[in-house]
Amino acid sequence: MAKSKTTKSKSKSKSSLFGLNQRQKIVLGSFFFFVGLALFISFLSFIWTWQADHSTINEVFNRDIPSKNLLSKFGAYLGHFFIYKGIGIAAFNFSILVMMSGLYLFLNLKQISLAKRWFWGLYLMLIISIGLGFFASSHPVLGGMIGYELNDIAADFIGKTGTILVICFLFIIYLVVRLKITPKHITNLFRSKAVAEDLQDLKTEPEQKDAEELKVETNFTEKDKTPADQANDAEIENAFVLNNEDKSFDKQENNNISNSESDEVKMEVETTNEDEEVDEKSQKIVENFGEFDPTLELKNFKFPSLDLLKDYTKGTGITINEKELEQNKNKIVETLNNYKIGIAQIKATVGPTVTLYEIIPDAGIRISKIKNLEDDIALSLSALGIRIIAPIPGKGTIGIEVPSQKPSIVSMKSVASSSKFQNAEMALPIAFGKNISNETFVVDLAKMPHLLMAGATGQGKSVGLNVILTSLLYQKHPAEVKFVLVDPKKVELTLFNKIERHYLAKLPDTEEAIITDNTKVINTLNSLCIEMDARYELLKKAMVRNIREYNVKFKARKLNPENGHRFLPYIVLVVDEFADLIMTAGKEVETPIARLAQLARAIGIHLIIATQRPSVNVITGMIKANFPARIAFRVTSKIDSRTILDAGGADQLIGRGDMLFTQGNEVIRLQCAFVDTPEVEKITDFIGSQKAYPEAYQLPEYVGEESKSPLDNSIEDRDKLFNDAAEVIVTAQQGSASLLQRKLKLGYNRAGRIIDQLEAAGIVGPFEGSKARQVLVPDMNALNELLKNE
Ligand SMILES: Nc1ncnc2c1ncn2[C@@H]1O[C@H](COP(=O)(O)OP(=O)(O)OP(=O)(O)O)[C@@H](O)[C@H]1O
Repeated sequence: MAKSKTTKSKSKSKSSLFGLNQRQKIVLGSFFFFVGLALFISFLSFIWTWQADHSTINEVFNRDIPSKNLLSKFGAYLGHFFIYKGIGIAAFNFSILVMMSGLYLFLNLKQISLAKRWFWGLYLMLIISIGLGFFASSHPVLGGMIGYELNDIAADFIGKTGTILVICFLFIIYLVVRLKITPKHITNLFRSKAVAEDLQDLKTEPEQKDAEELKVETNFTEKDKTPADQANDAEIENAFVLNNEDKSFDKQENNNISNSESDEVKMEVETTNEDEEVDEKSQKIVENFGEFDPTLELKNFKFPSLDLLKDYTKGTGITINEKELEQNKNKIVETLNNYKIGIAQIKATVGPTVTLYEIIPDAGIRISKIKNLEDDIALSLSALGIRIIAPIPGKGTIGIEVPSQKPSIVSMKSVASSSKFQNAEMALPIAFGKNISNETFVVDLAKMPHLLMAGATGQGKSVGLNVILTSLLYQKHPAEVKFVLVDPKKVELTLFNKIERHYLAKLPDTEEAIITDNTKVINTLNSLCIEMDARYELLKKAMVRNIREYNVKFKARKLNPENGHRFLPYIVLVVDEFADLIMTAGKEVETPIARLAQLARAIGIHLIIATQRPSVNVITGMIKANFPARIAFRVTSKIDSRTILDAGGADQLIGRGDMLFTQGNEVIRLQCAFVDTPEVEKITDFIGSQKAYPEAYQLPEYVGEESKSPLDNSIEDRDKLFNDAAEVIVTAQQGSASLLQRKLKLGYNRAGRIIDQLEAAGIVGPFEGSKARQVLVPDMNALNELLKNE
C-alpha cells in the first residue's frame, strides 16, 4: 500500500505516458520524429518516382531491382502503401503527426492536446482523401485507393450530389469545430477589410485633389487678378473651403459611417475577439506549457508512506466472539420477553468496538416501548454504552448497540490504506475510522463544511484531531492545503511545528505558527476574515462561484496572476480548546468565527472546533447554527449530548474514540481511528525533512482593534520610541506595525500603540484593513519640521 501511495504521489507530480521517465521519453520521442521524417521524405519522393517504381513494387525483396525513391525500396513501398493504396497525398499529414508526436514526447509536452491533434489530423486526412477521390478521381495518387473506394461506395448509395453534400458538411465541421471559423468571422474579416480600404481611399483622395488645386492656383498671380477675378477668387476660395469642408465633412461622415458601422461590428468583434483571444491565449499557453501546476515549487515532495503508521490490529482484524454474541442475544431476547415484547428476528453486525443487534419485534409492538427499556436492557446486559436506535433510519428495524468485551483498535494505518480513502475524489478527504459494519468511513471536510467536536476529557478528541490532520497530510500536497492551528493547551499540536513551512499558515511577523496565545487568536481570526473577503473578491473577478471552479480556471491559465489571481489553497482552521477561548475572549472570538462559518465555505476556509465543555455558553446558538457537522465523543451528561448533537446518545458512548457523527440528519456511530503521538511525530519528521517553502503561508496582516480606539494625541504620553518609530516609518514610507515590530524589536501591542500615536500626530493615515497605512510625511526633513512645530 505504501508503494501505491508513492506511485500515486509520483503520478500526481507528473503526467507521465505509460509511466515513462524523462530519458525514455527522449529516446522514444526521437524515434517517432525520425520515423515521421522518413515517411515524409518517402512520400515526397514517391510523388515523382511512383510511376517508375510502380511496376516493381511487388519485388521489394529482390535486391537486383533498384528503386528511384530517395529511401529506396523502403520509401517506395511506404509511399505505395500509404499514398497509392491508402489515403493519397493526405498521407503527408500522417507523417507530420508522427513527427509531432515525437516532438511532444521529446519536449515532454501535454499529451491531451496531442490526442486532439491526432483526432483532427486523421479527420482532415479523411476529408482530403474523400474530397480528392471525388474531384480528382483520374489521379489515383491524390485521393488514394481509400478516397476512390469511399467515393465509389458513396456514389452508389447517395449519388454524386449526396457525396458532394457530405464532403461539404464534413469540411464545415472541421472549419467550425477545429479552426473555430464561423460565418461571423468571415463577414467581420470582409467588413474590416472594406473599412480599411475606405479609410485608405479617404486618406489618399484629398491629398490628390489638394495637389491638383494647388496646380490651378499657381497659374494665377495676384497681379493678374481683376475685381471680377477677385470676386471669382473669393468664390473659388469659398468653394475651396467648402470643398475642403465638404471633404472633411465627407471624411467625418465616412469616418462616422465606418465608425458607426465598425462600432456595431467592432463592439461585437472586440468582445468576441477578446474572449476568444484570452481563451486562445490560455489554450496556447496550456498547449505549450501544460496546465498550471501548483505543486511545481515542491515538485519533488513525497507523501509520507503508510509504513510510518503502526498497525495495532496486526492483520487480525476484528475477532468475532461467538459465545459473547450468543450470550448478548439471549439476554436481549430475555429482557424484552420480560416486558412482553416478542422478537420476530434478530441479526448481529460486529463492528470494531460495538456490535449492533438488529431486531424486528413481533407485529403490534410499539417502538417507544422498546426505547423506554434502554436502561433495563443495559442493566441486564451489565454493559456500559448501550444505545438503542429505534427505528434504524431506512431499515425498519430496531438497533441495539452493545459494546464488545474486547474492543479492537482501529488503526490509522488500516483506514488510511483502505481503497475508499486512497481513491477518494474529495477536496479534503478525512478517514475518520470505521462504522458499525466495520467499513472505513471517509468524509469530505469541504462538504461539511465546518466541524464541531466535543467530548469530555480523555475520550479521544485530540486523537480525533490528529486523525483529521494526518488524513489531510496523506492526501494533500502542501500547495493544496494550509492549516491554521490554535492550541491553547500548548502541547497537543506542537508536533505540527515541524511542518510549518510546508503546511501551516500564520500572520506576518509572528514567530510561532501554532497559536497558543488567545489575543493572537483574535487577530488570526480577523485576518482570516480579511483573507475571506479578498478571496471573494478574486472569485467575483474570475466570475466563478467557488474555490474549486476558481482553481480549475486558474490551472487552465485563464486567470492572469498579474491581476492579483493566485492559486488558492484550502485553509483549515483547527481550534483545540474552544471553551477556553470563548471564556477569555467572548464576542471578539465568536463574531469572526460565526462570520467565517457563515461565509467561508465557498472560498475554501473550513473550521474545526473542539471543546471539552459543550455547554450552551460555549457552543452558542450562533455557532451551532453554522456548524451542521458535529462529532461527539463521550460526554458526561445527556444535556451535553443534546447541546452538541441535538440528540442524546453521546453520554452512553464507551470512550476511547467511540463517537457519534452527524452531518445534519442521521447520527452515525463510529469508532475513531487511533493515531498515536509517535506516529504523528514520524509523519511530521518525514515531511519536515523535505524541501519546504521559504516561509509559512502568509495570512493578511490585521491590525488589532486598539487602532480603532480614540486617538491619543497627548505628547507626554507618547512611547519612548515614538521618534525612532516615526523615523523608521518615514524612511521606509510604509505605515505598518509589523515593520516597527521588526525594526525596533517590539511586541505586537506596543507597535500597534505607536502606530496609533503616529496617526494622531498626522504621520500616518488611518487604518485601511489589510493594507499598510499611508505615510503622510514625505521625508525626514518634513518629519523634523513637523515634530519641531508640535
Ligand atoms: N480512537 C481511539 N482508539 C483507541 N484508543 C483511543 C482512541 N482515542 C483515544 N484513545 C485513548 O484515549 C486516550 C485519551 O485520548 P485523547 O488524548 O485524544 O483525549 P482528549 O479527549 O483529547 O483528552 P483531553 O481533552 O484531556 O486532551 C488516549 O491516550 C488513548 O489511549
